[in-house]
Amino acid sequence: MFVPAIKGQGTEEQQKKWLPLAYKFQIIGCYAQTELGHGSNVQGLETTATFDPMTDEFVIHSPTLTSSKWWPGGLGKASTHAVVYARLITEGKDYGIHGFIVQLRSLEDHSPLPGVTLGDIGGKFGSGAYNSMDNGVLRFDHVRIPRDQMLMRLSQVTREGKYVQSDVPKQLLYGTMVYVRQSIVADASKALSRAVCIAVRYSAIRKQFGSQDGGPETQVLNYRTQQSRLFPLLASAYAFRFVGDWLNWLYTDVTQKLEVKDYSTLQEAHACTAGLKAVTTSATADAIEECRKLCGGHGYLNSSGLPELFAVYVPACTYEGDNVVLLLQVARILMKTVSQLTSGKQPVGTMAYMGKVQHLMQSKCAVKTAEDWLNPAFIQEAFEARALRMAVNCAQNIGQASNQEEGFYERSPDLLEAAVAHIQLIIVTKFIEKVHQDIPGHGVKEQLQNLCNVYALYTLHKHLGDFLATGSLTPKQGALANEQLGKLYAQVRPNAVALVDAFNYTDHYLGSVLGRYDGNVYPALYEEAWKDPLNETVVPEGYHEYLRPLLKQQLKLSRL
Ligand SMILES: CCCCC/C=C\C/C=C\C/C=C\C/C=C\C/C=C/C(=O)SCCNC(=O)CCNC(=O)[C@H](O)C(C)(C)COP(=O)(O)OP(=O)(O)OC[C@H]1O[C@@H](n2cnc3c(N)ncnc32)[C@H](O)[C@@H]1OP(=O)(O)O
Ligand SMILES: Cc1cc2nc3c(=O)[nH]c(=O)nc-3n(C[C@H](O)[C@H](O)[C@H](O)COP(=O)(O)OP(=O)(O)OC[C@H]3O[C@@H](n4cnc5c(N)ncnc54)[C@H](O)[C@@H]3O)c2cc1C
Repeated sequence: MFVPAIKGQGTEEQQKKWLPLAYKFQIIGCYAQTELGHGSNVQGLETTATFDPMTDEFVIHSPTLTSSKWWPGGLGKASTHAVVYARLITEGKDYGIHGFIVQLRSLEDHSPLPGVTLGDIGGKFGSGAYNSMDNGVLRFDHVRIPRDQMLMRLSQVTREGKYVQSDVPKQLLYGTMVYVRQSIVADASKALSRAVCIAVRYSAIRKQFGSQDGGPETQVLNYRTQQSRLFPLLASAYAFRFVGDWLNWLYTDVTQKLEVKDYSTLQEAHACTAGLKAVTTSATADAIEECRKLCGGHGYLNSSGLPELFAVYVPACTYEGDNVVLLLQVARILMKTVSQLTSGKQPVGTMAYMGKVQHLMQSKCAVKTAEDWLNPAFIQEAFEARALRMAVNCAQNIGQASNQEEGFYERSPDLLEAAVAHIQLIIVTKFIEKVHQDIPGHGVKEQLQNLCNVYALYTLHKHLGDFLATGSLTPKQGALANEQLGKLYAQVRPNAVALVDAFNYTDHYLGSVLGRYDGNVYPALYEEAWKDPLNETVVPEGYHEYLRPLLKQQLKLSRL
């Protein structure tokens, strides 16, 4: 994030100076924004950067305990520099949060520079690999940096100390977070596909119950409950891959537009990156845990690869923006869009469907049979009607409050659900668009169409309350969707293993004895057990000190 921050907020001159050093690892940088007292609320950060015109320097200072930088990855032990976000103060006025390049450690002996206090914030959730990341704590005691280490693409401070705001939206200060959020969506797909690959392969070799006349027991992958839990996750892995590809296109397109000072799609980029990051990471975190459960007891072994994958993945729901905070950003933009509908301003991009408000507010879903749910037009319209009606309902309820902000606060739980509905519509839409493309490979398109329908109908089934409450569907149509879902599971079943093999993960990358490509799980589990350090001795440490006296004492007592 150190590099994207300098690229996005540094002048050409600053990029020329600092980026080559970073690329060549002559310096190691981190992104020091979050503090002990503030993470979500960026405008609430307390670290100060006060301009001293006498020396043409900024004085970086941590005025309170809560202003200590806290969490930045790489900060505790590795980084020599940081992009530090601090309140810019010049001529006695606070101009809010800006980015500054600050050296933290000596390039000679890596010791912290004068006025800099540095450390690691300690162990984190589980024994996961995230403990290899030195998330750090950083405090400044009046550390001086040259004025030209303020990132000055978006705003400047002159030699005399005058603050100058460039003619660019101040939100570009948040650009690094937008960049990482869009990459996190693709990352969600990777993490989810790893968990699903393990669970599908294991479910194919695991047999429990169902033996007829001494014949083989039943593969658990054949149980309808296993399929109804697992196949939506398989479909989600593909869904998030495709929406992540599209989001990367959107991000690239917005970045190119920014180069020519076209800010027309900045809001769309913010809403989509924030919303898709929130929805895909929440779903993926829950799905990895579900995959653990789908593997029964062996899923709880570290050798299954699932506990570590879960421990390392779940902070994705928090870093780069707490998912609720990000969804409320989406909700704000939805409310703004709804309020503009009456002005005749046509919504664009992923909000364009809201322009069909007259139709969607009264449309009746035309589904009459389970097969009708295989028609993408019916799926698309049902998801559009649900999302729009939820947003309009929220807007109407907010409108009844004494003031907009109070109304927004009161209705924030409903707004959260409306934001999720809007984002799920985007995911379904992009999946439908993907399977409409020419897709090479015999039978591949049909399989992806099945998965697209599984993702859409499973999501509809899971959120059926929204569809019924908004009148977007009737209970009968909801039941038909569930009926079709069952038929789809039967179609996915024969190809389930092929669909996870298609992720093309090596056994090494997967890191799971349950997910081995050859399915030879039991010998591998048994062999792995003996690697446990506990098995280095047959009689366990502590026997003589603790177990033996206990056993002997009890034996004596039993003979009295
Ligand atoms: C580096 C890796 C690159 C490659 C990665 C490869 C693979 C990825 C794999 C894994 C992930 C990689 C790394 C992850 C691991 C750890 C890194 C973690 C890093 C961090 O966590 S960094 C810190 C993250 N912190 C946050 O996200 C803070 C969240 N809070 C905010 O963003 C803001 O405080 C807020 C919630 C948006 C509020 O903003 P604020 O200005 O106070 O008020 P508002 O009124 O709500 O907004 C004003 C206005 O601005 C618009 N807006 C807000 N944000 C943006 C934005 N980002 N872009 C554009 N516009 C924005 C908002 O809509 C309002 O507009 P109006 O028109 O209504 O005025
Ligand atoms: C593994 C990891 C790596 C990280 N790496 C970095 C890094 O490299 N650089 C960096 O700067 N930061 C980093 N962070 C910090 C991270 O960005 C913040 O933790 C994150 O933005 C959440 O902010 P917070 O901790 O203040 O949560 P809070 O906002 O305090 O969240 C607490 C609760 O309050 C709720 N809440 C907060 N505001 C509102 C609101 N307005 N309305 C409704 N509910 C609200 C949230 O939904 C949540 O339930 C990292 C964090 C983790 C866990």
